Amino acid sequence: MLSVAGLTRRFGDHLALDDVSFDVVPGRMTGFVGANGAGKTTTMRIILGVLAATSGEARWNGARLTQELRRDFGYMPEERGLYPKMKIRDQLVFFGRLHGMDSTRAAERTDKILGRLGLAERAGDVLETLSLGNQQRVQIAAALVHEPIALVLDEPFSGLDPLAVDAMVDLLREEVTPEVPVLFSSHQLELVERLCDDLVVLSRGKVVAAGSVAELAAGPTATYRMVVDGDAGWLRDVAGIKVRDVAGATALFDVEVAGQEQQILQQALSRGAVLEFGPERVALSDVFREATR
Ligand SMILES: Nc1ncnc2c1ncn2[C@@H]1O[C@H](COP(=O)(O)OP(=O)(O)OP(=O)(O)O)[C@@H](O)[C@H]1O
Repeated sequence: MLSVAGLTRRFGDHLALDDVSFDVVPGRMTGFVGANGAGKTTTMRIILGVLAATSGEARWNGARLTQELRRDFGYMPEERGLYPKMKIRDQLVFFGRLHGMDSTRAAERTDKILGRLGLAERAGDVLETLSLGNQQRVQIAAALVHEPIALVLDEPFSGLDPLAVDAMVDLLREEVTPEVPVLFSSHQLELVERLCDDLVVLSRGKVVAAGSVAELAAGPTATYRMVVDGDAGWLRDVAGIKVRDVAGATALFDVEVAGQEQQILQQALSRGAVLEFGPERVALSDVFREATR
């Protein structure tokens, strides 16, 4: 497992990271979100060892992460680091070799990944002749070519059209075996909600929410939403619940005692058809807004 423990980083007087700790569980995709300047890139750079922490450390299975282990990580930095004048296939094979692969294996992996990303026909082209979206695909290929033990991706999907995002996500899912932890930062919350298993929300250098997306999006389970075939106004007269809103057939209410919602459901059924009934889900954008306020 990849984790960061008590990471703090100062830039002069500015405290960019303040005691940041979280885990990135293997086989799960962890989304890393936060407003501009929250400290995501700084955290990722420290994980990759290209920036030193003021205190705290990145860990691999509980022990301090070594440079040797980092060599086996796949990293997509914010400042994309490819060679504009080099042919893309040569470039990817080169990256594979840099990470210790023999040339045959590096070439096999390169061809497989380029094929999966729909770039096989461009393999002999110089990087800078590709569209920005395609250059981005090559960038992710560079992070994957050496069969990394962990992936740290800084905004891997920014600037990609939905089809390219889907192709990249499919590739990631295929490549990410149950042993590989994946951390990726993104501003696109709807994408994060769709792709991630876990989420870490950073605000002004602090972790303000962390957990599985399912947990975070489940919201307060005491809030229920009901849609009946008729008028739901009768709910206002029920004792012991707090009605948040009733609009015609739709009602939102909080129960104070677990199980009370079942009584409400019974009452609703005795009055007619119930079209919807269940705990209210919260949009991830609301979780994010609430956490970073
Ligand atoms: N080399 C540096 N020198 C001084 N300040 C820095 C440096 N790198 C980052 N910072 C500051 O640290 C804070 C965190 O920046 P960071 O780039 O990690 O945020 P981020 O969450 O990745 O933001 P974005 O989403 O805009 O990329 C910001 O206030 C930034 O200005």
